[in-house]
Amino acid sequence: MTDVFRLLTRSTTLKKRPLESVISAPVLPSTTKQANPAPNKKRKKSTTENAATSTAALPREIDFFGMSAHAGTAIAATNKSAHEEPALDDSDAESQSSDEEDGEAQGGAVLPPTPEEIKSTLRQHKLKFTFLNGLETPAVAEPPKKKKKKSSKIAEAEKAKKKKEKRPELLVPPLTDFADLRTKYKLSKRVYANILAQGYLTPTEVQMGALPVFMNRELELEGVEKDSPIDLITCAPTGSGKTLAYIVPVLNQLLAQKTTDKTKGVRAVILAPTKELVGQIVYETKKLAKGTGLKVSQMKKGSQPMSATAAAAGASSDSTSTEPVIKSDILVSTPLVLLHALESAPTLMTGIQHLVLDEADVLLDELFRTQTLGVWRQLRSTSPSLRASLWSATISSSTEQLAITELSLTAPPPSILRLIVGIKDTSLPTIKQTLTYTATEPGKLLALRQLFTSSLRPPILIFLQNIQRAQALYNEILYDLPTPGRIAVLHAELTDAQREDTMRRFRLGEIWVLITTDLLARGIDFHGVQMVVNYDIPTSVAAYIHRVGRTGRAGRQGGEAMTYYTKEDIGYVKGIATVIEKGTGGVQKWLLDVLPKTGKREKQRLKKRGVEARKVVKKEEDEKMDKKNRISTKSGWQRKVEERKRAAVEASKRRKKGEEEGDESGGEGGEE
Ligand SMILES: Nc1ncnc2c1ncn2[C@@H]1O[C@H](COP(=O)(O)OP(=O)(O)OP(=O)(O)O)[C@@H](O)[C@H]1O
Repeated sequence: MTDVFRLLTRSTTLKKRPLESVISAPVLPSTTKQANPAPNKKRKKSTTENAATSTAALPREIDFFGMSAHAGTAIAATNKSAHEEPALDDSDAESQSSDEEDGEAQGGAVLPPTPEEIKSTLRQHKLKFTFLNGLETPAVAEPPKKKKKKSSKIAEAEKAKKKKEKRPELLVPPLTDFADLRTKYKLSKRVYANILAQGYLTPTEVQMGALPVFMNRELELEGVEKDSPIDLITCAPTGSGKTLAYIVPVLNQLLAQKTTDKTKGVRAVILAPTKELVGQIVYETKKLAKGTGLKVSQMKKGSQPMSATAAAAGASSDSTSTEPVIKSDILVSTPLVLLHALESAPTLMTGIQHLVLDEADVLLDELFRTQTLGVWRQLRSTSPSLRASLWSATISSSTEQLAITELSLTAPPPSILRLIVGIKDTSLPTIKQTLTYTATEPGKLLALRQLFTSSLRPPILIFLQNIQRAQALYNEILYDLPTPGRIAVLHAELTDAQREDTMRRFRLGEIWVLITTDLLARGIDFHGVQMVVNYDIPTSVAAYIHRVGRTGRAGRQGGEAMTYYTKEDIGYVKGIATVIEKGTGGVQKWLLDVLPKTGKREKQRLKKRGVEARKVVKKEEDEKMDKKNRISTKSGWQRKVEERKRAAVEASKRRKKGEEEGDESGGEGGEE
């Protein structure tokens, strides 16, 4: 059982067994769903039901971590414990040249795949590349319709032909075997060994598509100008392994450059929206960079990064400043803290070569846009050839447009490729998703308590609209499980140490139910999450996709996502219902028919402010707050009695304090 619990951690060392017996290739989305449809053919709606694998070996009630269901996906099995920081030994850093020799030795004369073969592999794995250059100019308005109508069939055929001419299907040979990274792309031996040490046997689909482009940015492709560097916008499902897809090429390119101790400094920057995600990326990068000599750091408030170029030019941080200087090769940061550092000492971050935007759509969304663009533009001002890449499971067309515009400003202008894995903006088909109408706020509590007593399958993540509600739900259900301490809350108002501790305990399996806000909705990779409960409906379809994507990661089967909604939410549910129907099916047709469409304005308002009935209330407003939307089972009478008691205790404390102060002032010979 210990192993079962330990498997929850991102990385756990189990007893050593032969690698092949422990690890099996991840279940790739293409193995559970149909392959990409041929171009011009309408994508068919999936009819595949959730393959909620039977848990044959363990009785369901004790199979908390669904091990019987995904024993085959023992990806975590060879990893190390989450709290064990990998000991980086820089001493065994190897020279790139010996790596290259090794790569050549391994490589044999293999015939390159034919275009048909490439096409078929791309379709099989649902990979679609599109060339985006030229889209940075605003779209030309549609010409007025001609009076004389062409036959609609001819017009449609012409339209399709034009479209096809404009954006040809790009045939990028996918990487079907990690070994090709060594033989074809000269990946460092050390990094390659580190990939295998994670227990990864086959590249996931996003890795198949992105690695060849990213490892060889001068790839010769039809339609792409020769010698033009390639920048990539990637949209791939949650938990599909995007992190490795961007880290490995960055590591490889940094390793290919010679640096001395004097010129050591930041050469690549990775931006992510939350501290939790930043910490996770640092941890993942350290594992992949182990033994290479490359260093990675998390940008902290009050520290000052220094780039390799600045170090080589002999720049020194302000001698009067006591801020620690970061000279790591890769810096991972949230945008604001880095922007502040850049503004305070712009000369220390010159000549950065790589910028990665993880969760790019949120980084370029209203909340973070100014900060992200601030960092991006500042870095580009000293390094016009800065290569950037954007990654997320959801990318809206407006975000893509903004990204294209920014990418085009690099010199020389890059060829911009978009890679879409699977069907864009859908949730994973391997997650069983349900919508539950609870009518009222107390109905949600009832539903949750019923879930706890009937089909609890920890670890569970519960999402709420804001901190206040997350805390309120925590206070309400704190004692709902027989074993104390199994429920916790995590939000941005807690201290960094509290946040880190809760994350660690959840990963270790000490916490079973974690109540949170959208803080943990993106990027966070808890291996064994079995259930996601949207206690409050997500405020956008993208938020829904990311929240439910905390389960079913790396091809794991058996994940469940439940979304509760009340009568206040009815106007906002259609988008989510459609996503569920597209992904796994199971939403009744009548429901889809009766749910009203959410207008554009409504969507924007919802995204900005959430459901009005659940907005954050100030303490003094609390009493006036609509009682229906409070998370509590206490009656109004109980509440009043408690309130009076609290007021009496506070008044008595105040009185006592007043008396003591009076005594003190009297003792000091005060006049009154
Ligand atoms: N080739 C591989 N084979 C098996 N597992 C893999 C492979 N690559 C990555 N993983 C595992 O897949 C999980 C998800 O990876 P990652 O966090 O990079 O996903 P992601 O695509 O960034 O997800 P999100 O969109 O939610 O941020 C991780 O636990 C990682 O260890």
